[in-house]
Amino acid sequence: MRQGIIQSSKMFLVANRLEGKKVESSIRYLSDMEAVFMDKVAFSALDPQQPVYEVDCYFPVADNKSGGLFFGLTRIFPGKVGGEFFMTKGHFHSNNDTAEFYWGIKGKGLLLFMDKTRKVWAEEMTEGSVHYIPGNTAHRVINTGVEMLSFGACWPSDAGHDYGSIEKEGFSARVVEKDGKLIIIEE
Ligand SMILES: O=P(O)(O)OC[C@H]1O[C@](O)(CO)[C@@H](O)[C@@H]1O
Ligand SMILES: [Fe+2]
Repeated sequence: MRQGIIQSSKMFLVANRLEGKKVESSIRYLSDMEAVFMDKVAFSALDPQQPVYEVDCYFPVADNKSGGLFFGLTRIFPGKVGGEFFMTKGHFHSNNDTAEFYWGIKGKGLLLFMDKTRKVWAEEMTEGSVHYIPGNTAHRVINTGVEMLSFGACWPSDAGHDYGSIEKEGFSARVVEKDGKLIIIEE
């Protein structure tokens, strides 16, 4: 696996143990996330090659196989587009009623949930926080801090990712900083 992206010591301890395993690493850049952010003018002033988050996934079984689990480590860079914090794309699971665990490793953020009726709620993500994401619930993580936000994830190998509806309709709430304060704008 790529060592370059693992900088926080706690992430490194976990990532080190992934060495030699079937790990896939990926980076999402601003250019991959144009539809996600609200302020298109602020977006166009930023470097499209700016990384927003990096993911290392450990796939011990084949994708879609039932009964297995996948494991992911994600690091979201600190940053904003206009007032809106860097975040993950967010998704539902294709196999709708499959659940997932997220847990905070380092940094500070918010985990945003949205159910199929577009009702949203959030949990604070901090070092050591544990989050259960029920089935039929979209999930997105937002880095509200000034350092890298690292978190772990574990989900069923047959869950799949459904990015489509979030790409099209977004979440019904956005997390922004205004006058130095964090606010949640519900749409
Ligand atoms: O898939 P997204 O929404 O880009 O978010 C990234 C994180 O979520 C996962 O897809 C797991 O839900 C992992 O790959 C990673 O931890
Ligand atoms: Fe997920």
